Amino acid sequence: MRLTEEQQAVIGHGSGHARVAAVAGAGKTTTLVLRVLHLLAEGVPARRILVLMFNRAAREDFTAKLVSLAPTGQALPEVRTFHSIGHRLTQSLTRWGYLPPRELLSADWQRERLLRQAVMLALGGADDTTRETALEADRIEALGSFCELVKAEMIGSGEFYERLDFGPNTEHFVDSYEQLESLLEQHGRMTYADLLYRPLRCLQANDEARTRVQGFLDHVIVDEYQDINQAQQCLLAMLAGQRAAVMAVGDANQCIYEWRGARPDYMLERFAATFGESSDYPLSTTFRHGHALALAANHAIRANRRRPDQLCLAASENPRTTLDVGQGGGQLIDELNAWRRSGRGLDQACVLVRSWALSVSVQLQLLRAGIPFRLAREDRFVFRLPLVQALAGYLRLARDARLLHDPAHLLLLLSQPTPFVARERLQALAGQLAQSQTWPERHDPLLASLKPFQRRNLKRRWALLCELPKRAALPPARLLELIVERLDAEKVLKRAAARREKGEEDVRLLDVLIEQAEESAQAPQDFIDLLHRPVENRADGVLITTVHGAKGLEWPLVALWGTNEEDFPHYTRDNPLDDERLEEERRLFYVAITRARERLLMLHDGGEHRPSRFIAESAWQDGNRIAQALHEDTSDAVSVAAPTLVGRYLGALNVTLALQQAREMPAAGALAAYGKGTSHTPGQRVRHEVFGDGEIMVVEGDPANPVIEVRFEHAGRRRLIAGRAPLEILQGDPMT
Ligand SMILES: Nc1ncnc2c1ncn2[C@@H]1O[C@H](COP(=O)(O)OP(=O)(O)OP(=O)(O)O)[C@@H](O)[C@H]1O
Repeated sequence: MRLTEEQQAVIGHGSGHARVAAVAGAGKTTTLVLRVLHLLAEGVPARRILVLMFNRAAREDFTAKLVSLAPTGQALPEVRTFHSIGHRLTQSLTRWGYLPPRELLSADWQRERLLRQAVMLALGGADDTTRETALEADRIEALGSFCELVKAEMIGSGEFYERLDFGPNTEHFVDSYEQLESLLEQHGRMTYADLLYRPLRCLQANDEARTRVQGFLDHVIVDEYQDINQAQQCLLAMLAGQRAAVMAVGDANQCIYEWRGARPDYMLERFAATFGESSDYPLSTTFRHGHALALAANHAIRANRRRPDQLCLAASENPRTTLDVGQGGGQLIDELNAWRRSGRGLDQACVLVRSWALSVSVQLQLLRAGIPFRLAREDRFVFRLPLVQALAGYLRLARDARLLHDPAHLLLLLSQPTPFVARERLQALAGQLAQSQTWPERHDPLLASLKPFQRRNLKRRWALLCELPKRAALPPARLLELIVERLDAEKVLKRAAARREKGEEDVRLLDVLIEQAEESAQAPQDFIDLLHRPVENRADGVLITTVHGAKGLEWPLVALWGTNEEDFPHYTRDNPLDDERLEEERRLFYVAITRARERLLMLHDGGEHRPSRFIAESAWQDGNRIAQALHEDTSDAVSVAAPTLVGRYLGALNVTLALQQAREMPAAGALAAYGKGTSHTPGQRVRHEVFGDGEIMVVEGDPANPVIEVRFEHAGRRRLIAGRAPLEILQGDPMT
């Protein structure tokens, strides 16, 4: 392997601090391993070097490479994660008597129990309903992450609560945090976040303790710097002290944890604020994919204001990457089948989703097509989601009235979506209803303990359950709509979720299920069975994961699912995008597309959903055309939307290609205005953001908002709602 000049510069960096801006796939591990070996060869003792990695997988990867490249017998430095350092510091500070001993809460249920106790203490004087709402599983989970984040950000719980939008019914979070702190102290326990938080607070407050841990290092190398949180940053500064030179490596364009306090500008500003002067090094060449994708990535991130001025360049020996856009599950299935037919394994492919809710439709499509898959998180299997289990349960009841006599089945349906009633009470009610088949008398003790609104809700739900078997003839999609409407499910899910995003995700899950049920209209029973099919991860299956979960990984084939407006970028009418969130969504899209090596397929839903603006922003067709032109070494001019950007890219590669300005694409901000007030006639030439250029063949329906059929040069014939499609009318010659 021949190192690039940029890599060599990093490896041979002299004295002082350094920042390395590395694009995705820049061979960071190789470069940093060689940097460590260079330091060792220069005589720096191994014990005076520390390498800090983001997580355990990255640490193992780094260690394996270090061992494989080091001369035999060479003593090697420690490669640690932040948490393992925190763990060790905690042990030392405890041994030296600066920290009282505490035991780590290792099991989730232990932590959950303490959280529940903390809530009960914080809401001592509150009414039953408030307490029961606060004790809902989702809200306890949200409180748990709130408490961990307060410690990760090293700020007061009140200030942190003000900073983020935790939604309604979370006002007890700040008090519950304080109660949890007291409980942890009383019981001599600590949480995962305490592994960093406790030693840091101790070292900040105690000069003597600090002098005992500082001064042992000359070099600290830290990876994924763009996403480290405040506690990790403090730890880094503490370990480096006045003496060690810090080399921070990262990519501000891949900063995807803004919601928990990371910021793209930290890569530059926070480093300078903490460590002062430093040398800056770019690692701009990617060894992952071809020019088409490198260009698409550069285009995709271009609209962000907060980004480094750095292009991602593809190395000439990289695989050629092809980019494509498609619509719907059929195309995903076709792609995966074609991949298999070409002799490739599904374990070399990945389906990426912006959020887990979007994976539900992929799972159902793959199940139906018999394509094996595995999930990065097994609890996200569609049939394991409590809401899906319950909805499938409602459908089954419609087909089988005997289930009205089954207490376990009734309990499932009474508890999802949540009626905000404690489980023990629901259990008692389900048992009684299964036997009596009638709603209890007014003064029944079972009802006496319920609030009037809880009583009303549950009575309405029981009426729905009794009605369902009479509606057996309705297709599943209609049944689901009926259930959702009667239970006011959207409102309940939004209210029950402790984070706004979680509520929106659950509502999206409802939509996705109804859409899927609609698609199975021909075989309704199959749809119901599908939701019940026991599925397990298949090692040979295609991986489904979120973009966040794909950080640092790559696959030969990547299909990005759900590339629709509102899904990716994610927003809703109640939760519109501001500039900062749009930029974070764009970075997430950048991370998503740069996971592919050979092929990237961006899939959107079509129909009501508009394709994501990010597809157009990536100018993927330009990328394909330029890559093709470079491959063929053509002298013909290539027309592109952004000749300056493409010209810079080619200049950096030292190649020349004639470029010409394509007609300007409509700006993303103009999306809402598409098609409005425009008249459409057959023969007109149009440009679609996703499908490219084409000709209108048919215009029909409401003249104010017609349906048009367009023959696209590359995407074939498509029917579109003119008012909704991201379409621009072109002037000039008809297509030939
Ligand atoms: N100068 C080079 N020439 C050719 N291939 C290289 C070069 N540097 C790195 N690579 C290759 O690039 C691939 C990725 O490198 P490596 O594993 O070091 O990076 P990484 O840390 O996993 O990637 P990333 O930069 O995304 O974090 C490896 O196959 C590596 O051999």
